[in-house]
Amino acid sequence: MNLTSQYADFTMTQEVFHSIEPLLLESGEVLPNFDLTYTTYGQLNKKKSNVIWVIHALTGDSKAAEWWNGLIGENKFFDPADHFIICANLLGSCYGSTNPFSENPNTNTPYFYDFPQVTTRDLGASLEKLRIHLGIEKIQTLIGGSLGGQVALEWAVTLGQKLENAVILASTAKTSPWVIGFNETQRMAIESDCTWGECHEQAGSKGLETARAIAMLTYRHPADLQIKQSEKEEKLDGFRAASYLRYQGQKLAKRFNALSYWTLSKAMDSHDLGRGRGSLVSVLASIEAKVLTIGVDSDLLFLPGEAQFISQKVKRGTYKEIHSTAGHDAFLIEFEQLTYFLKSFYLEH
Ligand SMILES: CC(=O)SCCNC(=O)CCNC(=O)[C@H](O)C(C)(C)COP(=O)(O)OP(=O)(O)OC[C@H]1O[C@@H](n2cnc3c(N)ncnc32)[C@H](O)[C@@H]1OP(=O)(O)O
Ligand SMILES: N[C@@H](CCO)C(=O)O
Repeated sequence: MNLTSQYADFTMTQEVFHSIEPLLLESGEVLPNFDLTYTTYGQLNKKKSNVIWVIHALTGDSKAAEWWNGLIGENKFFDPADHFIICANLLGSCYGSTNPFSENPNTNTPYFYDFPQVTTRDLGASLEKLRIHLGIEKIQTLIGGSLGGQVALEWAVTLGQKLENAVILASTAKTSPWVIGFNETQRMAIESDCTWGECHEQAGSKGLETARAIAMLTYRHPADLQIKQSEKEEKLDGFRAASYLRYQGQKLAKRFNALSYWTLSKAMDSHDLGRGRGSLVSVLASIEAKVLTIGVDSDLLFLPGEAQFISQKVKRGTYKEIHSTAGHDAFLIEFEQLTYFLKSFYLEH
């Protein structure tokens, strides 16, 4: 389907890839078939050498030129006039790809709570099937942040020489107990919603609001709230920080659901590039692509040292750091620094 982006003057397409081949998951379970909704911007050049593959974070969607509009678009670093940019909604997410509300072909009813556990490796494997379907032989750059960076790393391991450059932002090669702990508190909030366990899209919705409020505190830095949510007058109650977090919770619960959140947060927890492959260090060293990792100095969730570790252990790694008070989400916000890092990386290599 051809569409016109509401943000810029270039055409985009949105399609659904229906895989009729089963996907064997790391858990041993099988998805008999699956859909991935994907969006493309620009066109593949004659040499098929201009593919930029973007992977979204936890609650993102395939319309990368909207949520990353400072990096993708007309006259932006990744310009559809020069690049063929593709982003697929991750399996498990609720923006058009197979997820817990999709029909289970074995029962002809929605999966709901029986949706199988998916890992970042499984998510990479589903993207690989889409790559083959599209006949893309080489990816010039694979880029993703946070959960998207984890999936990109997994996929980079198996892509081998089909991948030239990987850009991994605010992410890690193995999820830390710290991140798993935060994710668990968010799932506990979902579980405490008395509608959790019911079979409809609003199930766990109030719990999801609390989960997002907790998560926001990990996506921001105290300095960010100090700047944006300080009180202008003395008061006893009704603080701006409180209404900000409640608002953010409600905003997410209106556009996402608790089952997809549960599924993808579990995928994040089990992320471990080294699992079953010897060691983390040896698997990082096996990545053929040039790797730019970008950390955020104020990231309290995925610590900058974790991104630095990746760049030190891959064969051809570069590390850059965003300076920001925004915290983890700086990778979705600090476009000027990101553009500068990307420009220098491609000039140097
Ligand atoms: C279909 C879809 O929409 S998919 C969307 C794709 N989304 C993604 O890919 C997820 C990635 N994006 C994000 O995580 C975020 O959008 C970010 C990090 C880029 C930016 O975060 P934001 O929430 O926009 O910024 P910030 O933390 O400053 O919050 C601003 C919002 O809080 C509101 N707000 C600020 N202070 C307060 C307060 N004290 N009380 C209540 N509300 C407040 C603002 O009015 C604003 O509301 P709006 O989003 O409705 O305009
Ligand atoms: N703010 C991001 C999660 C942090 O990586 C999202 O909502 O996708």
